[in-house]
Amino acid sequence: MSEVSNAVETQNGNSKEILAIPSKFDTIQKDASYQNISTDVLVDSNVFDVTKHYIHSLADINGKYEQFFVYGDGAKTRTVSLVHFGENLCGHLGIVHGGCISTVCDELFGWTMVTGHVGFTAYLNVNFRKPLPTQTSALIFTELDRREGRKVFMKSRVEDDEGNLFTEATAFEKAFGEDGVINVEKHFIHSLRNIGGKYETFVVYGHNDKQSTTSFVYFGNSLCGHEGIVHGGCISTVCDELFGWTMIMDKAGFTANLNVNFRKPLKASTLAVITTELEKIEGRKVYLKSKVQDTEGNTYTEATSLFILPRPSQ
Ligand SMILES: CCCCCCCCCCCC(=O)SCCNC(=O)CCNC(=O)[C@H](O)C(C)(C)COP(=O)(O)OP(=O)(O)OC[C@H]1O[C@@H](n2cnc3c(N)ncnc32)[C@H](O)[C@@H]1OP(=O)(O)O
Repeated sequence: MSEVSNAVETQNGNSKEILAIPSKFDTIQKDASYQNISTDVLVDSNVFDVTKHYIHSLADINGKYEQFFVYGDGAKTRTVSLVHFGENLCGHLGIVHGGCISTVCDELFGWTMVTGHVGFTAYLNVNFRKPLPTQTSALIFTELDRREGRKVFMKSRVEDDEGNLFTEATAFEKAFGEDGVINVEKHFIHSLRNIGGKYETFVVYGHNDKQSTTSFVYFGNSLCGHEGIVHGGCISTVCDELFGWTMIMDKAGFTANLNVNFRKPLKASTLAVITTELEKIEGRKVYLKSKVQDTEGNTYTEATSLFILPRPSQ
């Protein structure tokens, strides 16, 4: 970390805290080929409403996205961002929820697009290489990979200031069950339930076979990316979470890979019916799949996931 002079003030509880800026990010701030686009993109847009946007509407909530700075390069092909994942973004206690990381990746793919074009995420593939501890100021490097017609392929890496790689994503879960490993107050999804306009309904039914779930989720109008459309990261979060619930009925594990296909924009006013199913187990590898539908059976999102069971010695 660099000196405190390269620091920002953040809200933590009722007190303000000074967080040092990672040195790599400091370099980007001074690099003339990058511009700070943290405020412009959404504010200047008539497509987005910051007060209803999934990420931005969480920014003022203590312990959540405490910093969210985005620098875009002049060629509009890459962004470098600083996101401080606060203590209230957990899945497993002290570890940032995979859905939350996916959300940030999806969001920043969007920002990288927005510097050139506006688009919808069709596909998101996230590989969680190492658990990301909360209270990390993460650096997210997003870049345009290639274009094929209307398809824009992008990739990103989530690192810390020392260059440790935590997550890799492209666009297009250790043992628990012990007390204290999940803390509802700090859990990404659960801690969102008391906030008006977020996850207005979140009801999960687990099948007796302990291999499948059916859930009813009403996202409400404050979890949007594009206005009136549920944020892809938010859908990914719910899928990751419900894969976790499916696992927890019988087993424990960490998400290693989350693969989400967004088939149709999901309107915020839709009551989503989300099914998850354990597909197969190969050694420590547990494969799951999920569908997000409406009550009429129209499919909006299909997701698959790989969970890794703890090593037998763990
Ligand atoms: C009421 C309250 C309810 C509450 C319910 C709460 C639910 C919370 C749900 C949230 C779930 C999350 O978001 S969890 C948070 C996000 N995820 C993470 O932070 C995990 C970060 N990653 C890791 O810690 C690690 O990479 C692991 C644990 C995933 C794997 O490490 P490992 O244990 O050392 O295993 P490793 O040998 O690497 O891999 C085992 C096998 O899996 C394969 N493998 C590993 N990663 C991948 C990958 N991304 N894609 C393909 N394959 C992979 C390897 O090739 C190998 O195959 P082979 O050679 O054996 O064939």
